[in-house]
Amino acid sequence: MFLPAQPIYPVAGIREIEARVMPGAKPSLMERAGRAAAEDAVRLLIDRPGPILVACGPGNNGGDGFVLARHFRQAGREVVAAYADDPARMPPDAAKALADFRASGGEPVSSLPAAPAGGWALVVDALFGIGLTRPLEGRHAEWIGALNQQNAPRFALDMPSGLDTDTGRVLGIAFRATHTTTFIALKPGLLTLDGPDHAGEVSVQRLDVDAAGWLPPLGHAVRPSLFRPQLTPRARNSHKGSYGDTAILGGAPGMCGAALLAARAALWLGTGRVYAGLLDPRAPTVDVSNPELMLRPADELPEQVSALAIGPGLGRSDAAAALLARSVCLDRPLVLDADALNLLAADPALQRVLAARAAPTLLTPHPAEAGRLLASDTAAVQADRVAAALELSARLRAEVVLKGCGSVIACSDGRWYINGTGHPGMASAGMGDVLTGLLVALLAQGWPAERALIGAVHLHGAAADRLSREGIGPVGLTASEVIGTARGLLNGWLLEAQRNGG
Ligand SMILES: NC(=O)C1=CN([C@@H]2O[C@H](COP(=O)(O)OP(=O)(O)OC[C@H]3O[C@@H](n4cnc5c(N)ncnc54)[C@H](OP(=O)(O)O)[C@@H]3O)[C@@H](O)[C@H]2O)[C@@H](O)CC1
Ligand SMILES: [K+]
Repeated sequence: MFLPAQPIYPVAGIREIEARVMPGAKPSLMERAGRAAAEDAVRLLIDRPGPILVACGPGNNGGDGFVLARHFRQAGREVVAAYADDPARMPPDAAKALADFRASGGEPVSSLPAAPAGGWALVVDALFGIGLTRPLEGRHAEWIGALNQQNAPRFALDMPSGLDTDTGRVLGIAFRATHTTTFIALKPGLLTLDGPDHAGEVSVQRLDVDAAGWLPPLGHAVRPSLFRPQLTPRARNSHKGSYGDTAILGGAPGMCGAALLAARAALWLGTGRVYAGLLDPRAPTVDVSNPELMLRPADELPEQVSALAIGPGLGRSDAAAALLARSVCLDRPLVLDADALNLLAADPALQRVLAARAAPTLLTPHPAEAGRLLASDTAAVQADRVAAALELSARLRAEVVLKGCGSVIACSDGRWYINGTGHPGMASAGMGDVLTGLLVALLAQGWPAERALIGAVHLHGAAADRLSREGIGPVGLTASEVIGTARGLLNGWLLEAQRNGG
């Protein structure tokens, strides 16, 4: 159950690893890649008779396609390989793969054929992999447009063509795969921004390459094993003080719900005592559905809490700014969300104070908030989400989650993670407030900052995923509903950890 987190490498890392494979090693990496992809593809071909279409491009990705095509030919399948680039410019391994395909009796066609009467059994994209350097246009773009129209499983080799390997941006147009087999290791572009919509189900074929042994990865795909050390049973001899006090600060007029959602999430995730400090002078003094919460005016909170979160429904008033300035000076783990991030973006002096804090700081921006903090904009952040999160983390000496499809977690020591749980049903009001509450709950219970951030982000998405499997979402999923399911999942992981050795 607690599988190790998978490494992620950008193109430069993959190239470095590739360069360490012994020259002349047999079988070649391309042979291994084409064969491994063919093995994955067999699963997609169960009960699907008919020909396989393999679209091959100008580089080594195309070579992988010819190896796969050859394997299927040799297995007796009808294969149509389409290839219209200049063979004289093919890299040597790919040229050999083409020659071997021909030697097996195959001959590529130079235009993309129309689908046969019964449709293709499988459509394989071997046009471009990690060597894509610019937006696709002309014939390549037309081919991808046509491949995307095919009513068959669509299988990408290494990367869906047109998807930028490092960022997940679509360069012009991109293949929409139902399945992707990627080689050696995961790449960021498969996991964030437009990656998940284009890669479909991703399988990693390591090709007998010990990537992490050769190049220790800075990036990982999130798995519960990353926070497994925190999944320890509670001591029987404990009391509510053992599980921390937390305060959520926010709740400006008209925005109390945001602070209450965060506070409820903190309570339901096991914090000993939860205070909500509300700026609205007419805020309720009790949350009738969660009377365990202690609601106070924002400036009347105990300062000696175990962890603090500021931002849900905070607004940008002078009172909000003063509250933020005070919170930043407290020597406690501190989560900044929503308008706390916007106020911080507008205050360079406060940024300097924040960066000098001794206690951990955790930031939970969405791309627009991250853009403001970096004095750039949403588009610049989305153009390279990993780089933006890392820059923010380094500048403010904070652990950062850049929210969105494939949330990126960046740590101040340069390591980063991409989370794979969650779905578009989470694009709804209050979802971020709940994440803040889950996060501050884990901090209050003593989780170190990095694990708390990874754990909260993963849990948040996993709870939404579970609800959506039960028909609660994606459409109409509410933030409140995520809270109870997150509690159930965390308790499930705790039990699982105990069953697997305490
Ligand atoms: N790394 C490994 O360990 C392994 C790698 N393997 C495989 O090799 C793949 C990488 O191969 P690769 O380097 O040849 O790059 P690839 O993606 O085929 O494309 C390069 C070609 O595309 C061209 N080109 C680029 N952009 C373009 C555009 N927009 N429009 C038009 N053309 C464009 C570019 O031309 P140029 O930029 O020079 O004009 C060049 O000709 C990798 O993804 C994996 O599948 C496996 O075999 C084994 C393990
Ligand atoms: K491809």
